[in-house]
Amino acid sequence: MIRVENLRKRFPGAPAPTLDGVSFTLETGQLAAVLGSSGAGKSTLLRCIVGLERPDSGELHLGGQAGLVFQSFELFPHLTALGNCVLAQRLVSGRSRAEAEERARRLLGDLGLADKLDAYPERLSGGQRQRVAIARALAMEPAVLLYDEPTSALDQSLRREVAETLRRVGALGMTQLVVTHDVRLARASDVVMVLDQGRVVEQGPPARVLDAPQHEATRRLVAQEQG
Ligand SMILES: Nc1ncnc2c1ncn2[C@@H]1O[C@H](COP(=O)(O)OP(=O)(O)OP(=O)(O)O)[C@@H](O)[C@H]1O
Repeated sequence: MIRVENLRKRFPGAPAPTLDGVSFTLETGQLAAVLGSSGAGKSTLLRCIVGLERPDSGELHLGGQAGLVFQSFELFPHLTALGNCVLAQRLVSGRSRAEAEERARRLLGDLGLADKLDAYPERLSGGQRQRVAIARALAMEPAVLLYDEPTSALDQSLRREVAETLRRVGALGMTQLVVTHDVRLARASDVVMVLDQGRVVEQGPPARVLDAPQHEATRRLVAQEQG
């Protein structure tokens, strides 16, 4: 379980806070989507959770580190799928090669890449590269996995695959928070949060939030999806 309490962040010189008292709780294994218009504070929220940004106040109860899957995946081109998943474990966690490889093989297999262990990134599809990046993040055993716009680097046909991948990762017991503009991805989540001007203005199951929005910000996002 992760708990975020009353996070506040105001950048120097900014006319208003970017995070204005954000609180929420995610149960272990839950997949949460954060929606919100541009500038709502979504990336800042992720950056605070992962420790790239320091909140002015508030509390984070993660029970471990947060892992971040970058939009552009950031795989090393000269390493295979397996090599990409082994390197950080060796460098950061100090695992033996055998242990790191064993874990990497298992996670890549869990994500449907058992036959791609020796493939270099240039030989993988966008969706496969993303799954390697996710396996690499999972290998570090984060308490929560965060994604910043995971569908925006992928073309339309691969976007559906992302929801499927995130569901798989959730089934492994990983808690996940995904920032997205993609309302369809939000529909595949367990819970949707809508951020507006640094506040969570709406939160609940996707069907409730997206089909019966109670806040103007949500209505705008849903209308954009349909338009
Ligand atoms: N390092 C910074 N210094 C000053 N202002 C910042 C900084 N980072 C973000 N902001 C401001 O905070 C606000 C929210 O930014 P943030 O990137 O969190 O929004 P977002 O919801 O992720 O938007 P988008 O969907 O466009 O990525 C913006 O007005 C932005 O200009």
